[in-house]
Amino acid sequence: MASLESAKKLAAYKAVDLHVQNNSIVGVGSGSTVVYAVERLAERVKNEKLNVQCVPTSFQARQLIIQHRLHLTDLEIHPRLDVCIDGADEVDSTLTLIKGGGGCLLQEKIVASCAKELIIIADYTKNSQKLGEQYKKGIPIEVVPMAYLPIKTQIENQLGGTVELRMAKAKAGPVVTDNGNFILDWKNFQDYKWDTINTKLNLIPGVVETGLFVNMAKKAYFGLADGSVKEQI
Ligand SMILES: O=C[C@H](O)[C@H](O)[C@H](O)COP(=O)(O)O
Repeated sequence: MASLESAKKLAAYKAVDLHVQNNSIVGVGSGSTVVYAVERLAERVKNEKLNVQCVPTSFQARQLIIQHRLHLTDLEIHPRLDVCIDGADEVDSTLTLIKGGGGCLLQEKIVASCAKELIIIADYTKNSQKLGEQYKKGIPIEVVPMAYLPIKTQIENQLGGTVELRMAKAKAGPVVTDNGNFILDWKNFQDYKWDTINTKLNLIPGVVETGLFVNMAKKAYFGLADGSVKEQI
């Protein structure tokens, strides 16, 4: 297995081993690292006969839960979760996150906000001092389709940087999220006070949610190239 993949797996397995117990209600994040977390969760449920209920944060997460024959639930049945385990595109020194590189951020933020703890799993390339240091694809912002252009203009004029409508790869036109919205990627931004910027962005009419997760993550596990796992709180 390539070192990046084994780093993801190490972080995911450690988080599931340390943060899931019998009777846990677990939020299942999205992305390539979470695949390993679900794999480990399924293994533990089978071997240890655990009773675990899983709340998905995306269509992909829902499919993973079903494929691994885990118990699928939702926020209507379980509005309070014990833990949410999710990946991230970048994590800074204060545990502020960029999420949404894979187009999933709205449901992730909702589910994480219902969990007692949000635990982040990632490989070593996601571990930064400041946002934008390593992740160059920008901060994802989910927007109502009809408003994408005025939102883009407003962000560029008021905050600087460049904002791009994310285009699909195997479809003509833009990426459409699980919620039927578009994604804007805000690039070349400066080093901001992210709490303030997140609030500012959320106040623009048509912005549904941002991929900035501020004061949400409790802990991050980074799989390293040498086979160890770094913990950040
Ligand atoms: O939109 C995707 C989610 O926010 C993912 O959690 C994030 O992009 C990290 O994904 P990966 O584990 O594939 O790097």
